[in-house]
Amino acid sequence: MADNRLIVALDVHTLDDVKKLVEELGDAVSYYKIGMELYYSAGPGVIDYLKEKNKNIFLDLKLHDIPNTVSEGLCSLMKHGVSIFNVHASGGYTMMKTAADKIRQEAEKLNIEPPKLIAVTVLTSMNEQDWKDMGNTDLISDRVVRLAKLAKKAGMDGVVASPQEATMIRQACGDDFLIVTPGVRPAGSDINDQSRIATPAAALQNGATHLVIGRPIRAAENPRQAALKILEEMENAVK
Ligand SMILES: O=c1ccn([C@@H]2O[C@H](COP(=O)(O)O)[C@@H](O)[C@H]2O)c(=O)[nH]1
Repeated sequence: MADNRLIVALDVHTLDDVKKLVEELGDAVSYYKIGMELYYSAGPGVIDYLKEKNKNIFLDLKLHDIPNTVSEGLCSLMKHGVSIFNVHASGGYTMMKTAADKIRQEAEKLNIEPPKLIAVTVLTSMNEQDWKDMGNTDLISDRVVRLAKLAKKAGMDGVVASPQEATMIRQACGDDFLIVTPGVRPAGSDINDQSRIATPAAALQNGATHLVIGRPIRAAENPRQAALKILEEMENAVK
């Protein structure tokens, strides 16, 4: 029933809230994302809980600092045993390359499989006006593809981007590259603070490997039903 391409964002503040949602979603969901609000308040205990439940984990802390700090930070996080973690691509090539090299060396030392390391391109909440206001003169989509290519060259396993850019990233970076897309909204659901959105079916058709979905499931009257409906749309999209 579950589909590892669907990652549910656990944007809550306590382990009790996590347990409630994970119990409610049951066998419908096999992959969860832990973000800043949860990790900063509940800590690594949440990872242990999800692992006990045999769930896969994307640790979405979006590290952004100098190369040494990011790579050492990732080495600390790697020990918790998550499947995916990430940095900001705007930290630059040297930061990404140092991080990718360091975690592979460290994983070898620890004799473990390194988590997939992916890079956030341009946040899906950002629209062209926000982008221009920051002094940028290119289009968001051009920057996303540029950062995705740079991430690939630096040894990243994939990127976080909007589902609207997935087709271009797939063309530029090839088949063996993760494209993890937040900003996914089933038709008719609230957009919230997202800008560059697409439906679950469109995200997959554009080449996304994983869909990160939070509020359309968490805020639904019946989260399990909402997840099952999304899973059905995903299944039909690939036929
Ligand atoms: O560009 C990005 C990067 C990360 N996110 C995260 O994904 C989820 C989306 O949640 P929704 O409730 O489905 O909007 C959230 O945890 C963000 O931190 C993103 O949205 N965009």
